[in-house]
Order: sequence, then C-alpha cells, then structure tokens
Amino acid sequence: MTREKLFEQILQKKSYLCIGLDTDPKRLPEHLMDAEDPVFEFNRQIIEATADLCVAYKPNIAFYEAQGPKGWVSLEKTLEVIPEEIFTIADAKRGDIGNTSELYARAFFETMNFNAVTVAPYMGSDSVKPFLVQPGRWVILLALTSNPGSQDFQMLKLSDGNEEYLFEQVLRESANWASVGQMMYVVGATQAEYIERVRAIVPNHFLLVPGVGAQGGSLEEISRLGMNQQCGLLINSSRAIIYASSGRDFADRAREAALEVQKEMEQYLEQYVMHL
Ligand SMILES: O=c1ccn([C@@H]2O[C@H](COP(=O)(O)O)[C@@H](O)[C@H]2O)c(=O)[nH]1
Repeated sequence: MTREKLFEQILQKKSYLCIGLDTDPKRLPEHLMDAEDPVFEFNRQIIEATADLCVAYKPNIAFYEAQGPKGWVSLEKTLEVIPEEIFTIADAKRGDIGNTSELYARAFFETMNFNAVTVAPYMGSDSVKPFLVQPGRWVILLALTSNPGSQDFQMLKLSDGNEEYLFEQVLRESANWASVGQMMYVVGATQAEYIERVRAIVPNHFLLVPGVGAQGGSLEEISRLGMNQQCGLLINSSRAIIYASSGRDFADRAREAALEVQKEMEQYLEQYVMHL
C-alpha cells in the first residue's frame, strides 16, 4: 500500500488507529472455546466490529508462533478477513544476515500478504535492505521502543562527541536506505519527551506508536508532538481494545473502546492536520 492510500484512509475514517491482534488463547472468552479455531473466531469478530474505526491491524506474530502450525493457520485466516483497504503489519521484529532476511521478507510479503513487517536494526543495513525490495511493502524499523529496556542501548550517548543518542543515529543512517514511502519507525508512546528529537531527524516519515492504553502512554501528547502534514502516525493499541471484555459482549466492548480512541483522534486530526 502506498503512503498516499494510507493517508486517504486516515482522512476518510478520521482515524490513525492500529489495532493490535495480540490474541492470547488463555484470554479468550469461554464461549469461543467450542469454535473450530477459537483464535481466528475471536479475531474475525474483533475485525468485523472495528474495521470502520481503524486504518491498520497488527497481529503480533509471537502469539501465533507460540501455537505451532495451528497458530500460523489462524494467522493466515485472519489476514483473509481483513478488508483490502486496511494496512496490515506483521509485528515480527525480524532481521538477520542478508540471505536469511530475504526469506523473512518472502515469508511476510509473499507467503503471507502483509503490507509491513517490523524489523530490528541491530544487524545493520544488509539485514534490513532485503525487506525493501518491493514497492508498497514497508519496513517498520525499531527506533525508540516503549519498554523500560529501551534505556539499555537505544539511549546510549555515542562517544564521538556529537551528543546524539544511539536511536538518533539509527534514524539518521537508516533514513537513507529507503524512501518515506517504504520505511516507518517504531517510537513508543511512553517516549513522548523524545518525539521532537525524532521529528527533527525524520520529519516526514510515518511512526508506528505502541504504548498507549495498557502501557500508559498519552494519545494527546504523542499526537500533539508527533503529527506531520500527512498525519504521520499510526497509534497501536492491543490489550485495551481486544480485551475490553472477556464475556460474550467482547466484540461490542472492543468496538466501544476503539470508538472512544477514534473520536479522540478525530479531534487531533482536525486540530493538527486538517487546518494546515
Ligand atoms: O516498542 C514496542 C514495540 C512493539 N510493541 C508491541 O506493541 C503491542 C502493544 O500492546 P499493548 O497491549 O497495547 O500494550 C504489543 O504487541 C507489543 O509487542 C510495544 O509494545 N512496544
């Protein structure tokens, strides 16, 4: 999917919400356990209830891999019921030597038909570039993650005297590997105090922002500080939406939770994008 198509969808739905399908078989409503494929049935109903309120779905691949072969089947079936216009992200955090990355790219872009895959930058350009071969398929590179451990390496100051953090060097260098139409960055909502530093280096890129909802990041703050003229944000929320209820009403409650976020996003889009 092109950047233009993504922006069109954002304007049309007045939403930049990405719903995370972190579907944990242990957290499924009891009544779904009789279904042939409870994980798929859960996802199907969540998608049916929320597709008009979000612009992306992000299955976290770990939740499917952990199930073995049947998890991959649930994932494949889930992809088939996501409407065509919605952006799909394989949150897989891959990256390896070149020929192995090529196969990861094939797995997520060809065997499965994802629009984007999350990639770790630690192994450098030759581990990331094999994901950048097809126009319309995106790399979402981990830049400044939402977890406390982001301090361990991403926030290290480089010793070359220019006072940059390692995550800033990752942004600066990797921005040369692809156009803004093929590369996004993961920046946690819990890192709002650094968002201006991020935007100083990558003003035009889309950012995938996890960490609102269950992790406590502020949607208002990240929207105010992080939006650009094409919105430039996909805000992910997983548990706060998909587990809004563990009962028979789970899909309706998920819709209500998504609607609340979408309404708030509508205000920010009007405030920070539409008037530009
Ligand atoms: O820095 C990161 C990168 C990825 N994630 C992933 O996003 C979702 C967040 O789920 P919530 O339930 O909304 O907290 C999950 O799949 C993480 O693995 C992240 O949180 N932070």
